[in-house]
Amino acid sequence: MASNPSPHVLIIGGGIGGLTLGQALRKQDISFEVFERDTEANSRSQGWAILLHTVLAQLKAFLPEDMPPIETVNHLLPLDLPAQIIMYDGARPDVRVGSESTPEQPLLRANRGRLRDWLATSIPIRFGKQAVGIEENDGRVTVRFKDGTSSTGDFVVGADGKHSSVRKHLLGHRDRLRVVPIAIAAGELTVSGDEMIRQLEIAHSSYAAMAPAPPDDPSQVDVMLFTGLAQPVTNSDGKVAGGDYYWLISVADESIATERPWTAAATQEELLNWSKEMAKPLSEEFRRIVDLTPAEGMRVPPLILHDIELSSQDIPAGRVTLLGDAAHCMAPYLGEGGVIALRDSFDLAHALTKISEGGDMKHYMAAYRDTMLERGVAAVRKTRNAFGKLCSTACAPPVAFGYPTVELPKKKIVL
Ligand SMILES: Cc1cc2nc3c(=O)[nH]c(=O)nc-3n(C[C@H](O)[C@H](O)[C@H](O)COP(=O)(O)OP(=O)(O)OC[C@H]3O[C@@H](n4cnc5c(N)ncnc54)[C@H](O)[C@@H]3O)c2cc1C
Repeated sequence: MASNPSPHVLIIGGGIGGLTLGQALRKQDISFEVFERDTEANSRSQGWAILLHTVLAQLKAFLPEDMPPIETVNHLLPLDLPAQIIMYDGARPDVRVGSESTPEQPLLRANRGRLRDWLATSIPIRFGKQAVGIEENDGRVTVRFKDGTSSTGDFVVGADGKHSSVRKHLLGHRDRLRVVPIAIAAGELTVSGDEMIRQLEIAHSSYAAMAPAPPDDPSQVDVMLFTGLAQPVTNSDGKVAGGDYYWLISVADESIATERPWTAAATQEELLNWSKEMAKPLSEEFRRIVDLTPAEGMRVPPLILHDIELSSQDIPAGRVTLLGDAAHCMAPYLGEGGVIALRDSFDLAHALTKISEGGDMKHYMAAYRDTMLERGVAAVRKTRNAFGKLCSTACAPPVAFGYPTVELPKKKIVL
């Protein structure tokens, strides 16, 4: 194959997918820039924690050898506990089913801020660059930014999340983002001492407690309370004294799919009261995290979930493409969106490497797009049914987060 002149790749969005692509291109010596709309690395919270499963070996293989060990992003550090994700029937705190990290089936729950810093190793992110327009001319692509500047390259990758400006360029006025009809409230709090031990004994990393609506009572709805440790809190001796926790309560609610959902207008007080009311079918062991949360700990406005299904007609096999949430955002109930964004990045880095070695551009960009969409659309469809299904199978889904679930007896924790 004749070698193409090394392409320059413009990556729009410095989130999980965009930065992973950047690292994979850095390893292949392919020129790229990452443009991020945030004004600086810490201009907003990166969220709490994210579970990475079934992708860790590939992550190590695709990323450059000079990266610090990925274990440094582990949200449990400095606690020496394996990642553990548990699902409960909300009325049965005694039955623990889920997954625990083992050498054969590794799970890494990453603190999101640390993960972004890790993925940004040796990548000079261009902050304050919000893409607002794209033009394609003579085999080159120019991205215009809100600050009036522009950049030109050979490829543009929309890794700019669920409200992607690059997707809007590809779809024009036909954007098909869909609101997921589930009402959510989220709370944050720091717990310490015995409460931290109690929470860790329920699950080291995160747990979901489900209360399915009784089939004979149409006034009731499915409820799921998800609780996670963002990171332990240490005292001046470096000893773990507590933890930053977060929780999300999800309730099936068709009214959310309106232009102005009620949760967007609710006060912190109202969201907390609603959460306490919705958590009532759950055992006290699960409800207490909600009861302990102060009104100031409620996130406003709360999350609105979206999903989208694209087809190969939406993304020409050319110089502008998408990855991650920009192409296939979905609700978080199967914990797949981030893992799939990583897989997209590996596949796109492979396609761009082949093109830089002289491979046919249309062939490799079409192959990437088709694989990425097939995987993404399947996950979006599976996730659509996941909330109701998880609630109705309560604590016993046979597979969760990539691995078969098992019963994991409760163990005593000493801090
Ligand atoms: C509550 C919750 C829990 C989740 N838990 C998990 C989990 O456990 N496991 C899992 O695999 N997935 C999980 N996900 C999904 C996961 O967070 C996403 O799928 C993942 O972040 C997608 O990565 P991305 O890089 O495509 O997009 P993002 O992470 O959204 O990054 C997009 C980046 O683009 C930037 N940007 C946006 N617009 C522009 C623009 N116009 N110009 C320049 N930059 C722009 C944004 O600021 C952002 O930095 C969860 C999601 C939620 C909401």
